[in-house]
Amino acid sequence: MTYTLIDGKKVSADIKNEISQKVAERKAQGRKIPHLAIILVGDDGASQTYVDNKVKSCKSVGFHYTMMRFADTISEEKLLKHIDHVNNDDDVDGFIVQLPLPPHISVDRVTEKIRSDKDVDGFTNHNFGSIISKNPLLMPATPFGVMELLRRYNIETEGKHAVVVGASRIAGAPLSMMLTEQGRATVTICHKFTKDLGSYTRSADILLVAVGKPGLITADMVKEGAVVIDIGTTRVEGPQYPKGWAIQGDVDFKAVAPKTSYITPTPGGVGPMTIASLLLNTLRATELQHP
Ligand SMILES: Nc1nc2c(c(=O)[nH]1)N[C@@H](CN(C=O)c1ccc(C(=O)N[C@@H](CCC(=O)O)C(=O)O)cc1)CN2
Ligand SMILES: [Mg+2]
Repeated sequence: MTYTLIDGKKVSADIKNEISQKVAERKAQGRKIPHLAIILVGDDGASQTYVDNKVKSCKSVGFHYTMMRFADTISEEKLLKHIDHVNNDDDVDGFIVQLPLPPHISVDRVTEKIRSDKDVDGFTNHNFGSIISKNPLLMPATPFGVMELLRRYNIETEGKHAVVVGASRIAGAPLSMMLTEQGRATVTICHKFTKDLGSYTRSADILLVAVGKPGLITADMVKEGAVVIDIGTTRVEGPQYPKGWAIQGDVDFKAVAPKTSYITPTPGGVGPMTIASLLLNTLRATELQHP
Protein backbone atom coordinates (compact mmCIF):
# COMPACT_ATOMS: atom_id res chain seq x y z
CA MET A 1 0.00 0.00 0.00
CA THR A 2 1.25 3.50 -0.73
CA TYR A 3 0.82 5.76 2.24
CA THR A 4 0.69 9.51 2.80
CA LEU A 5 3.25 10.94 5.18
CA ILE A 6 1.64 13.47 7.53
CA ASP A 7 4.07 16.37 7.55
CA GLY A 8 3.77 18.07 10.95
CA LYS A 9 6.73 20.29 10.21
CA LYS A 10 5.01 21.77 7.18
CA VAL A 11 1.61 22.13 8.87
CA SER A 12 3.21 23.81 11.88
CA ALA A 13 5.08 26.21 9.54
CA ASP A 14 1.74 27.02 7.82
CA ILE A 15 0.12 27.68 11.22
CA LYS A 16 3.01 29.93 12.25
CA ASN A 17 2.58 31.93 9.03
CA GLU A 18 -1.13 32.34 9.76
CA ILE A 19 -0.32 33.50 13.29
CA SER A 20 2.33 35.98 12.04
CA GLN A 21 -0.30 37.56 9.79
CA LYS A 22 -2.76 37.89 12.68
CA VAL A 23 -0.06 39.46 14.88
CA ALA A 24 0.78 41.95 12.11
CA GLU A 25 -2.94 42.84 11.84
CA ARG A 26 -3.22 43.34 15.60
CA LYS A 27 -0.11 45.52 15.52
CA ALA A 28 -1.48 47.64 12.65
CA GLN A 29 -4.74 48.09 14.59
CA GLY A 30 -2.89 49.14 17.76
CA ARG A 31 -4.12 46.05 19.66
CA LYS A 32 -2.08 44.16 22.23
CA ILE A 33 0.72 41.90 20.95
CA PRO A 34 0.49 38.40 22.52
CA HIS A 35 2.93 37.90 25.38
CA LEU A 36 3.94 34.37 26.46
CA ALA A 37 5.88 33.73 29.67
CA ILE A 38 7.78 30.47 30.17
CA ILE A 39 8.74 29.14 33.59
CA LEU A 40 11.63 26.67 33.59
CA VAL A 41 12.76 24.95 36.78
CA GLY A 42 16.16 23.21 36.81
CA ASP A 43 18.51 22.40 33.94
CA ASP A 44 17.14 19.27 32.26
CA GLY A 45 18.71 19.14 28.77
CA ALA A 46 15.60 18.12 26.82
CA SER A 47 13.45 20.75 28.60
CA GLN A 48 16.04 23.37 27.74
CA THR A 49 15.82 22.41 24.05
CA TYR A 50 12.00 22.56 24.04
CA VAL A 51 11.99 25.90 25.82
CA ASP A 52 14.58 27.30 23.37
CA ASN A 53 12.30 26.19 20.51
CA LYS A 54 9.33 27.90 22.14
CA VAL A 55 11.30 31.16 22.46
CA LYS A 56 12.47 30.89 18.84
CA SER A 57 8.88 30.30 17.72
CA CYS A 58 7.62 33.33 19.68
CA LYS A 59 10.24 35.47 17.96
CA SER A 60 9.35 34.08 14.54
CA VAL A 61 5.63 35.00 14.82
CA GLY A 62 6.24 38.37 16.50
CA PHE A 63 5.02 37.51 20.02
CA HIS A 64 6.54 39.09 23.10
CA TYR A 65 7.99 36.55 25.52
CA THR A 66 9.58 36.37 28.96
CA MET A 67 11.81 33.52 30.17
CA MET A 68 11.70 32.85 33.91
CA ARG A 69 14.36 30.45 35.18
CA PHE A 70 14.60 28.93 38.64
CA ALA A 71 17.11 26.54 40.25
CA ASP A 72 15.81 23.02 40.86
CA THR A 73 16.16 23.72 44.60
CA ILE A 74 13.29 26.26 44.56
CA SER A 75 10.58 25.35 47.08
CA GLU A 76 7.05 24.58 45.91
CA GLU A 77 5.78 27.48 48.01
CA LYS A 78 8.09 29.96 46.25
CA LEU A 79 7.16 28.63 42.82
CA LEU A 80 3.43 28.90 43.63
CA LYS A 81 3.96 32.50 44.79
CA HIS A 82 5.70 33.27 41.54
CA ILE A 83 2.84 31.74 39.55
CA ASP A 84 0.43 33.96 41.44
CA HIS A 85 2.54 36.95 40.48
CA VAL A 86 2.37 36.00 36.78
CA ASN A 87 -1.38 35.31 37.11
CA ASN A 88 -1.79 38.94 38.16
CA ASP A 89 0.60 40.46 35.62
CA ASP A 90 -1.77 42.02 33.10
CA ASP A 91 0.94 42.24 30.45
CA VAL A 92 1.33 38.43 30.31
CA ASP A 93 -1.51 36.87 28.30
CA GLY A 94 -0.48 33.26 28.70
CA PHE A 95 2.20 31.24 30.47
CA ILE A 96 3.43 27.70 30.90
CA VAL A 97 5.46 25.79 33.46
CA GLN A 98 7.76 23.45 31.54
CA LEU A 99 7.47 19.79 32.65
CA PRO A 100 8.92 17.69 34.20
CA LEU A 101 9.35 19.42 37.55
CA PRO A 102 11.75 18.25 40.29
CA PRO A 103 10.20 15.46 42.41
CA HIS A 104 9.68 17.66 45.51
CA ILE A 105 7.21 19.86 43.59
CA SER A 106 3.63 18.72 42.95
CA VAL A 107 2.68 19.03 39.26
CA ASP A 108 -1.00 18.99 40.26
CA ARG A 109 -0.69 21.87 42.73
CA VAL A 110 1.44 23.90 40.31
CA THR A 111 -0.96 23.30 37.40
CA GLU A 112 -4.04 24.20 39.43
CA LYS A 113 -2.45 27.49 40.50
CA ILE A 114 -2.37 28.70 36.88
CA ARG A 115 -5.28 31.00 35.96
CA SER A 116 -7.35 29.00 33.47
CA ASP A 117 -7.62 31.88 30.98
CA LYS A 118 -3.81 32.12 30.91
CA ASP A 119 -3.25 28.33 30.88
CA VAL A 120 -1.99 28.10 27.29
CA ASP A 121 -0.83 24.49 27.80
CA GLY A 122 -4.48 23.66 28.55
CA PHE A 123 -3.43 21.55 31.55
CA THR A 124 -5.77 22.88 34.29
CA ASN A 125 -8.82 20.86 35.35
CA HIS A 126 -11.01 23.69 34.07
CA ASN A 127 -9.56 23.60 30.55
CA PHE A 128 -9.48 19.79 30.57
CA GLY A 129 -13.19 19.73 31.42
CA SER A 130 -14.00 22.41 28.86
CA ILE A 131 -13.13 19.93 26.06
CA ILE A 132 -16.62 18.47 26.49
CA SER A 133 -18.34 21.86 26.50
CA LYS A 134 -19.82 23.55 23.43
CA ASN A 135 -17.17 26.25 23.66
CA PRO A 136 -13.79 24.83 24.71
CA LEU A 137 -11.48 27.45 26.23
CA LEU A 138 -7.79 26.52 25.82
CA MET A 139 -7.15 22.99 24.64
CA PRO A 140 -4.14 20.86 25.62
CA ALA A 141 -1.47 21.57 23.02
CA THR A 142 -0.43 18.06 21.90
CA PRO A 143 -3.91 16.58 21.34
CA PHE A 144 -5.07 19.87 19.82
CA GLY A 145 -2.15 19.52 17.38
CA VAL A 146 -3.19 15.94 16.54
CA MET A 147 -6.80 17.01 15.83
CA GLU A 148 -5.49 19.84 13.63
CA LEU A 149 -3.33 17.37 11.63
CA LEU A 150 -6.34 15.09 11.08
CA ARG A 151 -8.44 18.09 10.01
CA ARG A 152 -5.85 19.54 7.62
CA TYR A 153 -5.30 16.14 5.96
CA ASN A 154 -9.11 15.67 5.62
CA ILE A 155 -8.99 12.42 7.59
CA GLU A 156 -12.55 11.45 8.48
CA THR A 157 -13.04 10.52 12.14
CA GLU A 158 -16.85 10.39 12.42
CA GLY A 159 -18.03 6.86 13.10
CA LYS A 160 -14.49 5.50 12.86
CA HIS A 161 -12.91 3.30 15.51
CA ALA A 162 -10.08 5.30 17.10
CA VAL A 163 -7.80 3.41 19.48
CA VAL A 164 -5.73 5.61 21.79
CA VAL A 165 -2.79 3.88 23.47
CA GLY A 166 -1.72 5.79 26.60
CA ALA A 167 -3.97 7.68 29.01
CA SER A 168 -1.68 10.49 30.19
CA ARG A 169 -3.05 13.81 31.31
CA ILE A 170 -1.17 15.78 28.66
CA ALA A 171 -1.86 13.53 25.67
CA GLY A 172 -3.92 10.30 25.70
CA ALA A 173 -6.73 11.27 28.09
CA PRO A 174 -7.64 14.65 26.53
CA LEU A 175 -7.11 13.26 23.01
CA SER A 176 -9.68 10.51 23.57
CA MET A 177 -12.18 13.13 24.75
CA MET A 178 -11.52 15.33 21.70
CA LEU A 179 -11.90 12.36 19.33
CA THR A 180 -15.24 11.54 20.96
CA GLU A 181 -16.60 15.10 21.21
CA GLN A 182 -15.23 16.92 18.18
CA GLY A 183 -14.26 13.89 16.09
CA ARG A 184 -17.45 11.86 16.74
CA ALA A 185 -15.32 8.71 16.70
CA THR A 186 -15.90 5.52 18.67
CA VAL A 187 -12.93 5.56 21.03
CA THR A 188 -11.11 2.79 22.88
CA ILE A 189 -8.45 3.81 25.41
CA CYS A 190 -5.64 1.36 26.17
CA HIS A 191 -3.07 1.82 28.93
CA LYS A 192 -0.38 -0.01 30.85
CA PHE A 193 -2.89 -2.39 32.42
CA THR A 194 -4.42 -3.39 29.08
CA LYS A 195 -3.99 -7.10 28.36
CA ASP A 196 -3.28 -8.24 24.79
CA LEU A 197 -2.79 -4.72 23.39
CA GLY A 198 -2.63 -6.04 19.80
CA SER A 199 -6.19 -7.36 19.93
CA TYR A 200 -7.34 -3.71 20.32
CA THR A 201 -4.85 -1.96 18.02
CA ARG A 202 -5.62 -4.37 15.16
CA SER A 203 -9.24 -3.21 15.15
CA ALA A 204 -8.32 0.50 14.88
CA ASP A 205 -9.24 2.55 11.81
CA ILE A 206 -7.18 5.30 13.46
CA LEU A 207 -4.42 4.29 15.87
CA LEU A 208 -2.96 7.02 18.11
CA VAL A 209 -0.05 6.11 20.35
CA ALA A 210 1.22 8.26 23.23
CA VAL A 211 3.24 6.04 25.54
CA GLY A 212 6.96 6.86 25.26
CA LYS A 213 8.18 3.31 24.49
CA PRO A 214 10.16 3.16 21.23
CA GLY A 215 9.10 0.28 18.98
CA LEU A 216 5.97 -0.57 21.02
CA ILE A 217 3.77 -0.79 17.91
CA THR A 218 4.94 -3.44 15.44
CA ALA A 219 3.52 -4.23 11.98
CA ASP A 220 1.44 -7.20 13.21
CA MET A 221 -0.46 -4.83 15.54
CA VAL A 222 -1.78 -2.60 12.74
CA LYS A 223 -4.75 -3.15 10.41
CA GLU A 224 -4.12 -2.80 6.66
CA GLY A 225 -5.05 0.76 5.58
CA ALA A 226 -5.16 2.25 9.10
CA VAL A 227 -4.22 5.84 9.94
CA VAL A 228 -1.34 5.83 12.45
CA ILE A 229 -0.50 8.84 14.62
CA ASP A 230 2.67 8.50 16.69
CA ILE A 231 2.77 10.90 19.64
CA GLY A 232 5.56 9.37 21.71
CA THR A 233 8.93 11.11 21.67
CA THR A 234 11.78 9.42 23.49
CA ARG A 235 15.42 10.51 23.42
CA VAL A 236 17.38 7.33 22.80
CA GLU A 237 21.13 7.57 23.45
CA GLY A 238 23.80 5.69 21.52
CA PRO A 239 27.21 6.14 19.84
CA GLN A 240 25.64 5.43 16.42
CA TYR A 241 23.80 8.79 16.49
CA PRO A 242 25.71 11.90 15.31
CA LYS A 243 24.41 13.98 18.27
CA GLY A 244 24.84 11.08 20.72
CA TRP A 245 21.06 10.66 20.85
CA ALA A 246 18.06 10.47 18.55
CA ILE A 247 14.31 11.07 18.95
CA GLN A 248 12.21 7.93 18.49
CA GLY A 249 8.47 7.44 18.41
CA ASP A 250 6.40 4.54 19.76
CA VAL A 251 5.79 3.06 16.30
CA ASP A 252 8.27 0.90 14.37
CA PHE A 253 7.92 3.28 11.42
CA LYS A 254 9.81 1.28 8.77
CA ALA A 255 7.79 -1.89 9.30
CA VAL A 256 4.43 -0.24 9.97
CA ALA A 257 4.30 2.54 7.32
CA PRO A 258 3.70 0.22 4.28
CA LYS A 259 0.51 -1.12 5.94
CA THR A 260 -1.00 2.33 6.58
CA SER A 261 -2.96 4.89 4.54
CA TYR A 262 -1.57 7.84 6.53
CA ILE A 263 1.22 7.93 9.11
CA THR A 264 3.16 10.57 11.08
CA PRO A 265 6.96 10.35 11.18
CA THR A 266 8.99 10.95 14.34
CA PRO A 267 10.57 13.45 14.42
CA GLY A 268 8.63 15.82 12.21
CA GLY A 269 5.07 14.63 12.89
CA VAL A 270 3.16 15.48 16.04
CA GLY A 271 6.11 17.10 17.91
CA PRO A 272 6.26 20.35 15.92
CA MET A 273 2.45 20.67 16.26
CA THR A 274 2.77 20.91 20.06
CA ILE A 275 4.55 24.25 19.73
CA ALA A 276 2.25 25.52 16.96
CA SER A 277 -0.74 24.76 19.22
CA LEU A 278 0.90 26.60 22.12
CA LEU A 279 1.21 29.67 19.90
CA LEU A 280 -2.43 29.32 18.76
CA ASN A 281 -3.55 29.09 22.39
CA THR A 282 -1.49 32.17 23.30
CA LEU A 283 -3.09 34.13 20.47
CA ARG A 284 -6.54 32.93 21.61
CA ALA A 285 -5.82 33.86 25.25
CA THR A 286 -4.80 37.36 24.09
CA GLU A 287 -7.91 37.74 21.94
CA LEU A 288 -10.09 36.72 24.90
CA GLN A 289 -8.40 39.04 27.40
CA HIS A 290 -7.69 41.95 25.04
CA PRO A 291 -10.20 41.69 22.16
N1 LIG B 1 4.64 22.58 29.95
C1 LIG B 1 4.83 21.58 29.07
N2 LIG B 1 5.76 20.66 29.31
C2 LIG B 1 5.92 19.63 28.41
C3 LIG B 1 5.15 19.56 27.23
C4 LIG B 1 4.18 20.57 27.01
O1 LIG B 1 3.44 20.58 25.99
N3 LIG B 1 4.06 21.57 27.94
N4 LIG B 1 5.39 18.56 26.27
C5 LIG B 1 6.62 17.80 26.35
C6 LIG B 1 7.82 18.47 25.75
N5 LIG B 1 7.54 19.36 24.61
C7 LIG B 1 7.15 20.61 24.87
O2 LIG B 1 7.28 21.16 25.90
C8 LIG B 1 7.83 18.99 23.26
C9 LIG B 1 8.29 17.74 22.94
C10 LIG B 1 8.67 17.46 21.62
C11 LIG B 1 8.60 18.42 20.64
C12 LIG B 1 9.07 18.21 19.26
O3 LIG B 1 8.96 19.09 18.43
N6 LIG B 1 9.67 17.09 18.95
C13 LIG B 1 10.30 16.93 17.67
C14 LIG B 1 11.69 16.41 17.84
C15 LIG B 1 12.54 17.43 18.54
C16 LIG B 1 13.98 17.02 18.67
O4 LIG B 1 14.57 16.65 17.66
O5 LIG B 1 14.50 17.14 19.79
C17 LIG B 1 9.51 15.99 16.81
O6 LIG B 1 8.86 15.10 17.36
O7 LIG B 1 9.56 16.19 15.61
C18 LIG B 1 8.12 19.66 20.97
C19 LIG B 1 7.76 19.94 22.27
C20 LIG B 1 6.96 17.52 27.82
N7 LIG B 1 6.88 18.70 28.61
MG1 LIG C 1 -3.48 40.48 29.74
